[in-house]
Amino acid sequence: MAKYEYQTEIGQLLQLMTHSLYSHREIFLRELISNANDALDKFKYLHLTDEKFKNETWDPKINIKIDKEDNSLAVTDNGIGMNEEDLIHNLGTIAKSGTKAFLEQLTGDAKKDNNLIGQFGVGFYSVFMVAERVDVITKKAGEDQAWKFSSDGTGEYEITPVIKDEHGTVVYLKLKEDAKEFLDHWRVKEIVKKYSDHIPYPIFLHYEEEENVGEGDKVEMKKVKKSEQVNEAKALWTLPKSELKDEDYIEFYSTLWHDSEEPLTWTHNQVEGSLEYTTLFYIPRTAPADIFRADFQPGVKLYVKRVFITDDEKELLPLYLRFVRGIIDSEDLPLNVSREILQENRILANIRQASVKKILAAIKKLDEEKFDRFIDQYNKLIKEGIFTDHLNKESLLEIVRYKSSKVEGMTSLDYYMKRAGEREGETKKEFYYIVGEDEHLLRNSPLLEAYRKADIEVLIMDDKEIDEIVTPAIGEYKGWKFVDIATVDAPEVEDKEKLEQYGETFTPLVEKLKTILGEAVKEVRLTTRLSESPSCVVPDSSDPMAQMRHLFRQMGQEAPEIPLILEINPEHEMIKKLAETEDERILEESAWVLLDSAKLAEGLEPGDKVAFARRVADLLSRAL
Ligand SMILES: Nc1ncnc2c1ncn2[C@@H]1O[C@H](COP(=O)(O)OP(=O)(O)OP(=O)(O)O)[C@@H](O)[C@H]1O
Repeated sequence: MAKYEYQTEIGQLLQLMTHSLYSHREIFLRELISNANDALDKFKYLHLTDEKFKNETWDPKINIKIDKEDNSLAVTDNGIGMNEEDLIHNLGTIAKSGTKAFLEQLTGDAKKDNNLIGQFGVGFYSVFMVAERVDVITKKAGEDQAWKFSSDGTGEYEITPVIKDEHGTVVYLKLKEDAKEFLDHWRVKEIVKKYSDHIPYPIFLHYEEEENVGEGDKVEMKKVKKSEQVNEAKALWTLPKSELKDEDYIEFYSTLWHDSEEPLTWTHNQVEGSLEYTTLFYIPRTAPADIFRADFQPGVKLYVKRVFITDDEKELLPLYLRFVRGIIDSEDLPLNVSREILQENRILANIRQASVKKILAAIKKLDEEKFDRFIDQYNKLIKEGIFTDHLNKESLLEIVRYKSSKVEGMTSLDYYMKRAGEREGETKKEFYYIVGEDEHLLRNSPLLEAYRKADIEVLIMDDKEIDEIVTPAIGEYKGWKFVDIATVDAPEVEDKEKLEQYGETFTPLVEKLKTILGEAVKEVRLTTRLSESPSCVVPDSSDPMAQMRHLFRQMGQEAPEIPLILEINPEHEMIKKLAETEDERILEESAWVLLDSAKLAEGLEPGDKVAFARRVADLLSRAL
């Protein structure tokens, strides 16, 4: 016998499992059945492709045995099984990104963490919600030695060599005092039906029931052994759509992807013709927690003629759709398809292309509440798609949503166009946008003032990291161009005549500011685009580096600083007074304050923060 310690993080997880109250602890059975299903899938593949196993008579099934006297429940499969190393790796350490992400989100607040358990489904460890001890007796297909893994859910577990005839796994649970409901065969049957009716293997329930046996005077109560198959055992995706109800789809989803929330939507397609395949895709209500981790777990399972091939291929769908859960079952691929073949396979490429179209169509069909939820969870990924999936760019641009200076919440590009079209006068076919990190700063940016004045809508893009790269790369949507308002003059609102008039009075001030600020600015000029602010800074769009910045970002490099142009508002009190002042000191301090406060309003850092604060204090005390 060998004793092992659980990886520290698992200790934390077990602690949570054993000591909190669970509203949905029945999911432990769903998790065990799901694991048994996967183990059967894996062996089925070997049985069909590997000479060693081809001749074995194999009758795949899952057995659930209730033993009231022993206070135990056992879930058995004759699948692939595990050896000692697998046990340590699979049950003693955390390898899965999903579980890692789960642990990262734990708060220590029992109530919140409980909800998380429901959302994630933490696999095997969920047994400790109902069991005081767990034995996993298992033998790997093709090996001679069987093993027993035992744990009471505290810091340690044991692994012992044992004897077992058939390959596969028995998970034996000694139930806790308060978990006796799972000895009731009605209850167990109900749970299996609820979650696992449509997994492709038969699930048998074995239990004892007291029955009247005999006749007349000799009738007596006796315990009778009963066995019955409790699920349909037909792979859901192979059934005709007309036979399936919403509940069937939801039940199947919750077992295979361990999600207690109902999916937002699904799309089931049975394709016949030159290529034959079935796809079933789900969009989870909540984005999988590992979605932005490099080691995310893909959510699509590939089958060939109902035989499971892999659930570890990240590119069955384009990467930006990595939140989609589902099944692709092809009639045309060979069973022994290797990873390399998968990646270059023409059949799969065709399926993939058609699948993306189906998924995007399903998204567009969501009702308002669900669509809002979709955007809340996945807008970023849709933007990723706009950048990477040129074939479907138009469709993705229909889906993507942005904040806007004109409307509450989010807007589609189509609505932006509609509103712009309704405005008086001629409208250029342009989407104006402003990019930055902070919505509040963006909404109050001096750059927006001119557009507000001219009643032009500006999209507020506060997902800087991604918007800054993706938006300039879009090019056009339905003939409309994207224009970053920080890189253009605001021609519609720049009043040339007025500017000329102001020129006479303010040119000396502009010259003085230039001299004071020197290298810190590329230029100082007058503008009529502002209304409330005295100044703003804009990048010099004629500078070739300004164009290059996006490229730098796309390559993941820090973009070089581009010189800024300081624009001043001749209609603002401060500028008017500065044009008249003779006081060199005030002029000097004001020049820097105009530049630094304009930078702040754009979310940039002033050159010298201490000096900035001192200058502001100095100017204020003179004004008092
Ligand atoms: N009945 C079983 N037969 C063979 N291997 C199993 C069995 N149960 C569990 N395992 C192994 O243990 C691993 C961990 O199981 P666990 O339920 O914790 O997570 P999972 O099923 O991989 O992930 P998830 O629950 O997120 O789908 C499985 O991936 C599998 O390799």
